Amino acid sequence: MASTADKGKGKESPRATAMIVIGMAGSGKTTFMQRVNSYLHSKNQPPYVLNLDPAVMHLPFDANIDIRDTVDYAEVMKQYNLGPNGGIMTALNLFTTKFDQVLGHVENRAQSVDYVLLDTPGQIEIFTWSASGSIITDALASALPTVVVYIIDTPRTTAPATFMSNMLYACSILYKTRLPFLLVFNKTDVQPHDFALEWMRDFEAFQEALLERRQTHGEEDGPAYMDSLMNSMSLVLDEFYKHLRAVGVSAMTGEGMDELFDAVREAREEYEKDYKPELEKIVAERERKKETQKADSISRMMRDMKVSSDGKSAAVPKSELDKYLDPNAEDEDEGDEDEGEVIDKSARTDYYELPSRRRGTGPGGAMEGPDGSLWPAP
Ligand SMILES: Nc1nc2c(ncn2[C@@H]2O[C@H](COP(=O)(O)OP(=O)(O)OP(=O)(O)O)[C@@H](O)[C@H]2O)c(=O)[nH]1
Repeated sequence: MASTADKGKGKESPRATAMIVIGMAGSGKTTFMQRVNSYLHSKNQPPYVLNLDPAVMHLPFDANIDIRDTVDYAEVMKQYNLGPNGGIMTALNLFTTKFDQVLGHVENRAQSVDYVLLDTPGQIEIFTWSASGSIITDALASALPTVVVYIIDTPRTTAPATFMSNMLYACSILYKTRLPFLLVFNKTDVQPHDFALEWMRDFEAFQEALLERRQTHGEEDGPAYMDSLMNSMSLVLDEFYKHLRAVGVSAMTGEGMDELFDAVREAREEYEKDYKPELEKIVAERERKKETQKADSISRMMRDMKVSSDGKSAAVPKSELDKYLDPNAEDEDEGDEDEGEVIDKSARTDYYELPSRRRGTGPGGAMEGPDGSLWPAP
């Protein structure tokens, strides 16, 4: 028989890949979602779309599940006397309490679509640093291959200091979610992203750019002492860049979409190779702990049962008890309809009638019932 820890091991992932789209306000997240959606439609691969931004006024694409249909953001702000950010956070928290239903819908579709897209609130930290954001991400990632897609506004990232802040933010999300991560340099129609790729490949190129920027822009990007910090950070981030995939796209023109989906496919492979086994280990560990706890409570129960009302040992052989406690144990009584079931002991009148423990047959005579009274009543 397969042990509980083996359950689910090697289970094939569903066909769909989930893409959680995250990005700073104005990075072009909504335009990107719209572009990806129309690109996939043009490839006859319509995605399953979820909108998790309760405050969005206009969604230029159809969402299969929309947080706004479940939670009224304006009403939440009014009822709880909250500002816009508090309102979004509370709306997301309320929605998270229903996420098992959402996941049910997603799982139902996960074999018939190739992609599940998740649009997140523009106030990025509400999703990335809230408990509900983690719950949603973890739940999704345990149900299907999941990739985090981080959108960057390329024209606004050309200053080394801004680039560094963006990368540090991306790094923090990567380490928080531990999911395959994809950097998407958006708006390449305005600013190609080669400079960013070069800085990621070669930290000396970044340090030179930093020096040059200081000479041309003085203290515009911050005080000079920041440079040595950024120089050191570029060395630290060098390791982080090795774990990243980066692509350039223009959500506006559609340029770079093929490369984007190549990278998503690679990220899915990474999920299968690195993330899924890790996830299975966590699930197995949880199961193992449950087993240990069960074994622990059984042994505690056995210890309790050993002492009868007059304090003497009832001396029930463990093998005798195991027969009744392990639902998988062979049952000599073929007509037992409770086999394999969890027994509600309080509902069974025959539970204490173990052969050697019938009243008067064990060394202790009568024995204790579940409520501490003697059973059967003397
Ligand atoms: N040139 C160019 N502009 C873009 C591109 N993608 C988005 N934009 C523009 O960038 C601005 C912000 O785009 P949105 O899609 O609203 O960005 P967002 O991240 O959803 O912004 P919030 O709704 O504030 O979270 C808009 O004016 C878009 O037209 C692009 O690839 N190229």
